[in-house]
Amino acid sequence: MKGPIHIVVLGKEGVGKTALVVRFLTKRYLSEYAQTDEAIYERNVSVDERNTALRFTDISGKDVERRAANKEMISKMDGIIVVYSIIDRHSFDVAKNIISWLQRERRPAPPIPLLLLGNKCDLGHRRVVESPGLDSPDWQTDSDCFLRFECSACDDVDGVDEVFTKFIRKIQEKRDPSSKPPRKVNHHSSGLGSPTQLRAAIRRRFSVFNRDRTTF
Ligand SMILES: Nc1nc2c(ncn2[C@@H]2O[C@H](COP(=O)(O)OP(=O)(O)OP(=O)(O)O)[C@@H](O)[C@H]2O)c(=O)[nH]1
Repeated sequence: MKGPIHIVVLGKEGVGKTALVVRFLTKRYLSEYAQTDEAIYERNVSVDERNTALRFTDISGKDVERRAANKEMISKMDGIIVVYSIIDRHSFDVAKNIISWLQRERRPAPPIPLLLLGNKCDLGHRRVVESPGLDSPDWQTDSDCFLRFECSACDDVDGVDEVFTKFIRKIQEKRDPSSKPPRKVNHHSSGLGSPTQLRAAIRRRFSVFNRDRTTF
């Protein structure tokens, strides 16, 4: 039996990486998190009635390009989520740099599923990064392993769930090509990453006192 699905979440500081992971795992949105270099969240979810253990490594956006270039860490992952904010052009450039580095460094290893995720769609009136679908040819990625979506951790619980679900399906397909097309993801508690452990991990990060952050 294969171990948990390992997913790393990368992206510039403040784009909403933690908010997205917490939203997916708990359905909740917390507006401020204590900043840590790295946080790990584990939980079992049911994907098409199959129990699936997930492990998210949430890397701080501080100095993210250097951290993302950690070959050893990246090589252990089953999937990579690169987040940017649709209202922060520089965060999109950082995301592109990370993806270029991944493509360069992983060759000739087989590609692993990669999700480019634009966050903060609730702030559409301040959008500076175009929507997916207007992709430029610089996305020379393995299209079978590459997904690109937008969502809002803040006000779109279903959208976040749908995007993460699609990505988990893609990873499952790659890990087990014979797996049937999944239909849904339901959260439930048990084993790895019980709700208590998860709550403790989130509580450690949930702090309005540890930093003063404004929304980009
Ligand atoms: N408007 C809006 N704000 C968001 C959204 N997601 C996150 N935020 C806000 O953006 C700020 C940063 O969110 P985090 O989840 O801490 O961002 P991060 O990418 O994990 O940041 P680092 O850990 O510093 O790299 C917080 O103030 C969040 O409330 C969103 O979808 N919409």
